[in-house]
Amino acid sequence: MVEIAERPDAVRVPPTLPGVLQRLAKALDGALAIVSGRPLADLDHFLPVKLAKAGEHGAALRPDPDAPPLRPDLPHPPAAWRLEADALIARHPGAFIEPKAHGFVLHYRQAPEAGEEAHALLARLVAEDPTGFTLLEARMAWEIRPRGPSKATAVRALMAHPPFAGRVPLFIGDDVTDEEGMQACREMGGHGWRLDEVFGAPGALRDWLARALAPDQPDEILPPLEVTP
Ligand SMILES: O=P(O)(O)OC[C@H]1O[C@H](O[C@H]2O[C@H](CO)[C@@H](O)[C@H](O)[C@H]2O)[C@H](O)[C@@H](O)[C@@H]1O
Repeated sequence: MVEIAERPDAVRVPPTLPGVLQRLAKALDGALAIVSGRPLADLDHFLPVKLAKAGEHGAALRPDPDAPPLRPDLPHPPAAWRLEADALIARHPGAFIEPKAHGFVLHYRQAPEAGEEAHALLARLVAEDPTGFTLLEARMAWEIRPRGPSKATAVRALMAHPPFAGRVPLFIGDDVTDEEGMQACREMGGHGWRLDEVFGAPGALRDWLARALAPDQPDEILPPLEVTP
């Protein structure tokens, strides 16, 4: 819903967006969720609204905004892995680590030359414990995360309970990891929309969300569903 920034903490959330999401959630009887790779604390910081949220690619799930998050029992990567990643970023000014509860992201957006080395290193580390961890390609970043949870498991968990149960799910995303959430929705009879194909840019998605709140909006405001397989 927001434009890419140089760093995760530098994204700019338009001031009207949280209110739009809150009102949309109300109009949907609460059946609106943010499903993200970011930690829940980040999501709460950037979107301080009472919505169902899933963070860290499904490793933290909070279907009820007023309840504590559900966290499956997951392993932590060995401390030595982080030390090796720290050594890599020290050789590439601009690269940095984003820690997560059960893994970490090595960002190289500001040090593009580090991408290949980061991939090789994190792939080697994950190969030491392939049943516990997996390597995730992100935008100008590589992430080590625990095997098991994903945006698909998050969506399936949300859809098992009210207010989501019995509805037709729609997942809108723009990242490699969003494909898992989109696919899960399609398998449940719903839809997965790629931001670039349906809206083009985050601003167009935000406009669409805001327009959906207008009580007299006809159904034609919805993008055509045939864009998705
Ligand atoms: O699942 P999402 O909500 O789409 O989050 C995916 C990852 O987003 C963040 O990284 C990406 O966005 C940054 C800010 O625009 C950008 O600097 C970075 O290059 C991108 O990879 C976040 O840092 C990750 O933890 C999320 O997994």
